[in-house]
Amino acid sequence: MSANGTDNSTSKKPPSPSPLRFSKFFQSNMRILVTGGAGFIGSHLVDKLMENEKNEVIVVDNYFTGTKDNLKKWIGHPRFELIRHDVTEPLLIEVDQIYHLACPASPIFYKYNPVKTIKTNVIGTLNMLGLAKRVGARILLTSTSEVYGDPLEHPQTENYWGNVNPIGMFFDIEKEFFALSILSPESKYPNDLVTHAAGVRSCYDEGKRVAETLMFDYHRQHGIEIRIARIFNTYGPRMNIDDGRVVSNFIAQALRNEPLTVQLPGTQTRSFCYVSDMVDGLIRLMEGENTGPINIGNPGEFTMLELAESVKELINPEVKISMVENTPDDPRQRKPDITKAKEVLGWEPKVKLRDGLPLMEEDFRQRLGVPKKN
Ligand SMILES: NC(=O)c1ccc[n+]([C@@H]2O[C@H](COP(=O)([O-])OP(=O)(O)OC[C@H]3O[C@@H](n4cnc5c(N)ncnc54)[C@H](O)[C@@H]3O)[C@@H](O)[C@H]2O)c1
Ligand SMILES: O=C(O)[C@H]1O[C@H](OP(=O)(O)OP(=O)(O)OC[C@H]2O[C@@H](n3ccc(=O)[nH]c3=O)[C@H](O)[C@@H]2O)[C@H](O)[C@@H](O)[C@@H]1O
Repeated sequence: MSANGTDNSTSKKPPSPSPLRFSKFFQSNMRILVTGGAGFIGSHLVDKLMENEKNEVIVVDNYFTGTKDNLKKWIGHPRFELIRHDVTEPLLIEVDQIYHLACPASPIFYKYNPVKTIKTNVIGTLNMLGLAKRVGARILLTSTSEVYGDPLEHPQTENYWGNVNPIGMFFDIEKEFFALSILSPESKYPNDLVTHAAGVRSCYDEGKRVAETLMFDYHRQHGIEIRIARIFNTYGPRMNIDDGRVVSNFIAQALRNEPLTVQLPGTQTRSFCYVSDMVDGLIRLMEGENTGPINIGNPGEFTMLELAESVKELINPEVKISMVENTPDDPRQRKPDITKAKEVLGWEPKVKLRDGLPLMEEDFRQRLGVPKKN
C-alpha cells in the first residue's frame, strides 16, 4: 500500500529476479520450469535444456496428451524433476524461467473437451503468470499460428491481427450445410469424423489469443519479463502415432500401408518446421531481449496433396492417396513470415521437409515395429 492507502500493485516496477540467482549454492544454476514438458515439443526442449549442466529442469504435466515415456532418460537424474500437475491449479515453486507449453495441440485433442482447452489456456496461463510474478521469473508462452485464424494476409507477419471466428460456427450456407450434415445422427460420415468435426477450433485459437493478452497485461501492469512465440506446424519424432495431425497421420498410414487421408480440397497449405529447429528458436527467444510475439516456423509451404506425394515417394511408393471430407474451419493457407525471427533472434530453420520426414519415419518404424525393407 502507498502512503495514501491505495494499492500499488499496478505500478510498472519490475519484480526482482528469483533469489536463487544470487544464492550461494545455486549461483551458476538456472532453474527452469517446462509446463507440458512430457509432450512432443516440450520433451525435445527438455532434452536440449538438460544438455547444459548449469540447468535444473522441472517438468509439470497432467499427461493428457504427453507421456512419461518421452522423458524416461531423465527420470532419476539429479538435475531433473517431474511433477504430475494440472496448470489450471495454482503451482507454488521457485524457478527462474518458465517455458509455458501446457495445452493439447492436435485439433482432435483440443476439440475433445473444448471447455478444458479454454481453461488450460486462460486459467493455466494466469496461474503461470502469477507464479512468474511471485518469483520474478521470465516466462515464455508457446502461442500459435492459429491466432491468425483463416488468414486473409499471406504470408503472415506478426503485425497481422488475424481472421478468427470466435464461436467457430459457419454463416456460409454451403459450409453450414456441410457442418450440419456432418453432425446429424443420419450423417453418412463415420463416427470418428463426426466426433472430430463436432468440435470447432475457437476454444484453441481464441484461448491462445487471450493467453497472449494476459501475457502483455502482466508485462505492462506488473513488469513481468515475457516472451511470446507464435509456433507454426511442427513435426518430428515422438509425435503421438494416432495424434491426428497431418504429418503423423501420413507417416503412420504409409507404414501401415493404409491410404493417406488427404482432407478436401487438398490444396490447403501448411509450412512444416522440424522440431530441433523449433527448440533452437524457442531457446533463442527466451534468452534474447525481444518480448515478441515472434513467428517461429519454416516458410517452406506445401499443399496437403504435395505433402502426401512426398510421404508416398519417400516412405511407401505403393501406398494409395484417398480424398476425405474436411472438418469445419480448416485454415486454407498458412506460411510464416520469419523476417523478425531472423533479425532479432538470428534464427532460421535448417532442416528441410524432405530431410525431416525420414528422421520421423525412423522413430515411427521403431514404435510401430515395422522394419525397413532392404
Ligand atoms: N506442434 C505444433 O505444431 C504446434 C503449433 C503451434 C503451437 N503449438 C503449441 O506448442 C505447445 C506444445 O505442443 P505439442 O505439439 O508439444 O503438443 P502436445 O500435445 O504433444 O504437448 C502438450 C503437453 O501439455 C500437457 N497438458 C495439456 N493440458 C495440460 C494441463 N491442463 N496441465 C498440464 N499439462 C497439460 C499434455 O499432457 C502434453 O504433455 C502447445 O502449447 C501448443 O499449443 C504447437
Ligand atoms: O501450427 C499451428 O499453429 C497449429 O497447427 C496445427 O493445426 P493444423 O494446421 O490444423 O494441423 P493438422 O491437423 O495437422 O492439419 C493440417 C492440414 O492437414 C489436413 N489433414 C489432416 C489430417 C489428415 O489425415 N489429412 C489431412 O489432409 C487438414 O485438413 C489441414 O488442412 C496444430 O495441431 C495446432 O496445435 C497448431 O497450433
